[in-house]
Amino acid sequence: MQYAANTSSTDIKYPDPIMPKLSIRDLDLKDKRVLIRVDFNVPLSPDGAILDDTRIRETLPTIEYALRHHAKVILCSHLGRPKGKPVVTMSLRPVVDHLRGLLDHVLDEDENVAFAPDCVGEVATEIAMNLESGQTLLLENLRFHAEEEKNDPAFAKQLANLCEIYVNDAFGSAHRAHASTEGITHFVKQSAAGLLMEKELTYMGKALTEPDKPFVAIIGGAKVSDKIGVIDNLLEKADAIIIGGGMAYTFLNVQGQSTGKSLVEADKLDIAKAALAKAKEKGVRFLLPTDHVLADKFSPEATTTIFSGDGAFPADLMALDIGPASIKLFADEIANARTIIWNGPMGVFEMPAFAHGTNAIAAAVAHNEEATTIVGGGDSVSAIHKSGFADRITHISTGGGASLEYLEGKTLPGVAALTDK
Ligand SMILES: Nc1ncnc2c1ncn2[C@@H]1O[C@H](COP(=O)(O)OP(=O)(O)O)[C@@H](O)[C@H]1O
Ligand SMILES: O=C(OP(=O)(O)O)[C@H](O)COP(=O)(O)O
Ligand SMILES: [Mg+2]
Repeated sequence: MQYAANTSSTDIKYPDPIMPKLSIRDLDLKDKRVLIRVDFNVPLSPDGAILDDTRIRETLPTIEYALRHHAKVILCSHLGRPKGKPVVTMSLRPVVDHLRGLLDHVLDEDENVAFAPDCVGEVATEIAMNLESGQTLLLENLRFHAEEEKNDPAFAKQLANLCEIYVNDAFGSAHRAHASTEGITHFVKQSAAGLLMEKELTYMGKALTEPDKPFVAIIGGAKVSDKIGVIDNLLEKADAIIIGGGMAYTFLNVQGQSTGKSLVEADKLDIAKAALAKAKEKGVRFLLPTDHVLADKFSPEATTTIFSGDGAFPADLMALDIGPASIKLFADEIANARTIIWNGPMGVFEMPAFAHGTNAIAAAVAHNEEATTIVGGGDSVSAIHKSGFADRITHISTGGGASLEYLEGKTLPGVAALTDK
């Protein structure tokens, strides 16, 4: 196996990491089986095509680093939320060819990336044990086993048995205490951070320790129950919080507005109510959409209407994007900010009929040239690329929920579990 001496991404000089954890750079990888937990949870189209490969590309420096240091590389990841059972549309198999293409400059012409159709068990073990130095194996979706999210020790041990060294490069999943991010570290001798993990933590840490003010957080997307709790903590730091996307309707419900068939987390109404009260008490501007693009179905062919005001939405319609008055309201706040963090699209941007709000907010963030701007999250990153404004964002992060929790000052379990230096 020959590697060119001057290939791109591993030559990137990352700043010294701010954390006292072992780095992949501290380890002797030669001839070792190195299991790298990556976050290849990439957005897929309904026919299985990769819509945005940022999360894969961002992991290349770590993979290439390991290959150049003659490791036997084993990659593992989750994709989507298959709830502990194999789901064909959530297989990582389509990622193999894509990854092979991205690694073209470091692999021999006839060299393939191997794939194990189950992340544990006989087949995975056999392929892993027969890897040669410089070869790469990708394991099937970890979440096809319920034990992964339960952080089951026996499952974590099975994963650990595949390797001699464990590296976590999955910043996007570092807020999860799962078998592949936390449990495994109890069964391996050395657990180290990958280069992407280091880069994300270093960047976020520096940018957000003492953010220039006004500090504006924009929260949207669909993982309402996961992320609504973060707002409580953000209210301690932010000067304004902008809520859009699927996150907005739980709040509008609390304010007494019926929102038809829009996404509402009925068991999170109390949290939303408390956040609204805290914002008022602290004088934090809390912006909710004032108008909406309503649809008769969750479909690109839906019939749409703009709805404004605080009256009840027609009961059979759902809000899938923010409307023009909300865009103006949000853009004015964004224009005054000096630090902006954005996680979660403003609407169902994957469908052109509902992408306008997200694109307009992307434009507003991009045009604030005086602000430090951070956009994070698998889908938000896809959206910012689609909008055409990605190159005007200060930092694009592979983590959504992870960056919000890191920003809150929470210890990320996937980082805490790594070996101290
Ligand atoms: N009003 C809405 N109703 C339903 N889903 C929405 C709405 N607005 C945005 N979404 C969806 O939110 C998803 C992204 O949410 P999330 O995973 O939390 O963001 P990220 O990946 O950036 O962290 C997108 O697939 C988008 O279609
Ligand atoms: O996509 C992810 O997070 P994000 O949607 O907050 O960016 C991560 O892969 C974590 O996935 P999870 O929220 O199903 O644990
Ligand atoms: Mg997402």
